[in-house]
Amino acid sequence: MSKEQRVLRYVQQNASRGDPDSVLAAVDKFGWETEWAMNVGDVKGLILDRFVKETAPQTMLELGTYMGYSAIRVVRLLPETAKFLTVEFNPENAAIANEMIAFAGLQNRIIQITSDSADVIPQLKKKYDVDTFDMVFIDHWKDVYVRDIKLLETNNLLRKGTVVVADNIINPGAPEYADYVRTCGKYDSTFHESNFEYSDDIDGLEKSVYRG
Ligand SMILES: Nc1ncnc2c1ncn2CCCCCNC(=O)c1cc(-c2ccc(F)cc2)cc(O)c1O
Ligand SMILES: [Mg+2]
Repeated sequence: MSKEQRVLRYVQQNASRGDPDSVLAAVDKFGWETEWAMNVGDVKGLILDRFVKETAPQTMLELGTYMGYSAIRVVRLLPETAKFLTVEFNPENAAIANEMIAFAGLQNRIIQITSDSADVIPQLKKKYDVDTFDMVFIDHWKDVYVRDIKLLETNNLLRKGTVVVADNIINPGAPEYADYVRTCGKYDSTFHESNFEYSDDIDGLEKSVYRG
């Protein structure tokens, strides 16, 4: 059984079906007490919650679903009318996420796409009926963050005020991305220091507002 399957089983045995907060609490408890996993987690998650509440996005994209933890974390704060798309490359993890999201009762609120983000981003307008995104959360392979934010720009998926949040700026690090958003002149970018998931190590989120 994979680590991700063990986390899903723990959630199914310890959380309440249809209760997103209990699912998040179970994943976090497992992450702190049993096995570390690369969810954004409860500490950085509180900062992400604040950004979501401040932005109140009607359309949002996530790159890197993993087990669905951040998708559940975000969508639990959004109205029923909001549109949330999440892209995962790894089919095994996408399947775990599908079950985790269903257990949380949010399967009708989250559109899961299993694909390489580079293939999906150019299709979002036509195939997924997207105009522009109000918010984006980037949490997939750290060395493709820059490629993908540039793809979002060139595919006209960002608008003046779009809030782009990126995980793991310190650990494992996304230095090329941080440099790009801070110096290219297209974003008002701020770094929010925090802790690495289920750890006392340092990490942080970058919040970059597109100038349009
Ligand atoms: N082109 C694409 N499109 C969509 N998904 C795609 C993709 N390409 C890949 N994926 C699927 C995501 C792969 C996982 C991404 N996340 C990470 O790699 C990640 C790693 C750590 C970590 C840090 C220190 C360590 F010692 C060990 C691990 C922490 C985190 O918070 C993380 O988010
Ligand atoms: Mg991450």
